[in-house]
Amino acid sequence: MTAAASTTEPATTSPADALAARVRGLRKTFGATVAVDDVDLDVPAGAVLGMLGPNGSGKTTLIRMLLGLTRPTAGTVELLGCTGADLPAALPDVGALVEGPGFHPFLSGRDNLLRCAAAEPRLDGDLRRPVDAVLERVGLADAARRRYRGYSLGMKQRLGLAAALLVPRRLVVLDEPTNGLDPAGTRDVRRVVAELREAGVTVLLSSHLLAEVEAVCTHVAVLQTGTLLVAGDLRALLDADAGGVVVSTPDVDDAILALRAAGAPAYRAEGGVAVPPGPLEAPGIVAALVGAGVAVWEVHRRRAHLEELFTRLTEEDA
Ligand SMILES: Nc1ncnc2c1ncn2[C@@H]1O[C@H](COP(=O)(O)OP(=O)(O)OP(=O)(O)O)[C@@H](O)[C@H]1O
Repeated sequence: MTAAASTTEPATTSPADALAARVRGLRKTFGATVAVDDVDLDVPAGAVLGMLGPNGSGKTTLIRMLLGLTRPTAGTVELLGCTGADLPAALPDVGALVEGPGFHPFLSGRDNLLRCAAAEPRLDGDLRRPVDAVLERVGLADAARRRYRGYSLGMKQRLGLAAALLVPRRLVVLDEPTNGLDPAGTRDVRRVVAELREAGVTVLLSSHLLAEVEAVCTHVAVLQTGTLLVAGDLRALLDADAGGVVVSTPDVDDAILALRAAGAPAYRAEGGVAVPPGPLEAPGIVAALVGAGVAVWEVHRRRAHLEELFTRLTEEDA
């Protein structure tokens, strides 16, 4: 997949402190099911915001309301400064990959994209150039002339991504973009998101791949049964969750026993034994371990990971 510079440029540059999207009091019910419950969310311009949440937590419904594909039961949506009846005016600047009416099964991927290109108000003249460039960019050039009907799930995802990136956008919304993609496809999506971020394009993506979100996102929002549990700058959230130390040792069980005997609530963690902030600082921890005859290979400050934060947030709330 090669980068096509012309398709990474944002159509308009937003002031640094502007919001690409803003929702207030957003709610959606389907009969007795509350899919999204009174959500307030800001998506800063230039952010890459990862929307996380267990199955059925309301991510897709929120995204569909943001894009005007589903009408909210209550609340307001502002997209690139447009709201209410003006919302459609923002849509040419918004690229989206969402589940929905698919592509024409009997046309090739390329012909499907040519139809999309014909409907783009900002494209005219020879549509084959932007279509071929974006097919290359999403790694679909080789399969471009095959019928959509025969595409694998991953190829369909790549074509959806291509449609979202067909023209320069200010906001790109991707609902589970790596769904069905192989590891190479996942890396391609990561690269496309990084290109968009470098070009100043705001990206909102939903995903279950926490490591991917941690790698590419600047911000996160965590939903649980329709409620927004937390939203904000990813690094700040992780820093606030960090603390304590991790001890690398071959004697994990003995280390846990020794630390607990010394009053520190130690537990098994990746890389050894984690000791949360508490009565013992690093020197006390090392002294307790050495005193108990436990080998200490390394002691370092514990850095929080999104997976840990997500698990704790969603399990605490469940
Ligand atoms: N059209 C619909 N009719 C009835 N219920 C719906 C509809 N769309 C969504 N729901 C319900 O709303 C809730 C939120 O669903 P949604 O698809 O937004 O969650 P999600 O977080 O995107 O889930 P997943 O991670 O599984 O894709 C679920 O309980 C779902 O069953």
